[in-house]
Amino acid sequence: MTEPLTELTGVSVEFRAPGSSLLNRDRVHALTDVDLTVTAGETLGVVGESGCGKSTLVKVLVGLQRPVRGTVRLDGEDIWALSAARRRRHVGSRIGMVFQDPATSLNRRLPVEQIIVDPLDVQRWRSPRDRQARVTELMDLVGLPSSARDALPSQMSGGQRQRVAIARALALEPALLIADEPTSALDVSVRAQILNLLLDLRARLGLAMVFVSHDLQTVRRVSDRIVTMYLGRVVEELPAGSIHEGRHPYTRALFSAAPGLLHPMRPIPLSGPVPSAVRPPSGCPFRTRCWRAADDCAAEMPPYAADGRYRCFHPVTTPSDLPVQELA
Ligand SMILES: Nc1ncnc2c1ncn2[C@@H]1O[C@H](COP(=O)(O)OP(=O)(O)OP(=O)(O)O)[C@@H](O)[C@H]1O
Repeated sequence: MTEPLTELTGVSVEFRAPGSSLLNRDRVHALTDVDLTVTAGETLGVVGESGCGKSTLVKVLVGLQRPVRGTVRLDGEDIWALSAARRRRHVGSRIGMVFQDPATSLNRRLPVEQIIVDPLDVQRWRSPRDRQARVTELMDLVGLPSSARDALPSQMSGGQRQRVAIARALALEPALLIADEPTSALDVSVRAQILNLLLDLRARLGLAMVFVSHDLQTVRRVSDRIVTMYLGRVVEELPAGSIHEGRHPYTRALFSAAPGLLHPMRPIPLSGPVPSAVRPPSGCPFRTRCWRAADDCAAEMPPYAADGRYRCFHPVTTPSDLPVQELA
């Protein structure tokens, strides 16, 4: 088996809940017992409703958030066993990050050239002359004209700014690119261009990608594997081409609402709100909204099943397990 590029084992992240005090030590359970691997060259899609822990997961992957439990390995190395300086260097040289909104993720006082050269300067990559040549190469790679070198982000369009962010993320030739909602802050007219650029770069550079998005149709299109998250837990992991066969009821419900899928499903209505991450339900966190839930779901979080990467005691195995009829 290929050695994973990055591997999370039993990772949990908790935050102090808003309004908590010494007497009331409430915690937000942002991630609970997450196992995840990304191998070289593959694209992993991460989906789930707002607040399920996607951004926290990204912060854990890039070493910006320390888990309260569990390990985070990059190239087999436990990144939290490294000094802060070594962790930054190791993660910085292996993982590039593209954020949702280039208007806020780029330093607006710096010209494009400075923004792109910054990671190279920080890691003292080769000589200053080589760094300048690398900036030229990167701008070319992402389709920025050389005349943009001295421009400030505010003088550019959203799409051009995102190209700058992608160039910067690729500066150190990372093995993994993490894209957190990379097109959702952009005009609809340029979204496809930026997505196609990412896919083209992924193929040309042999990158692995973690692709986080609310846009389920796009996630399905770009990913090899998809993980479904619910209230801080990974509840299922499956090949992107099989999301219509998800075993976990939440995966089915989530994708049943997505338009334009190859296998259209009838929307599965879910009852009630997402519970609080401060007091998540015992056992399976989805049980309070799940039509398949039974008493055993409250007792413990189901382990991964024997016949697939899902955590559910009452999976969807036949059409009659769905609350609505499947479309023919
Ligand atoms: N710094 C923090 N302090 C307290 N709670 C936090 C903090 N950061 C995130 N949370 C909480 O942790 C949970 C997971 O948040 P996270 O931002 O990772 O979710 P998300 O899936 O990325 O949401 P969205 O899709 O809306 O960005 C949420 O309940 C959120 O309110």
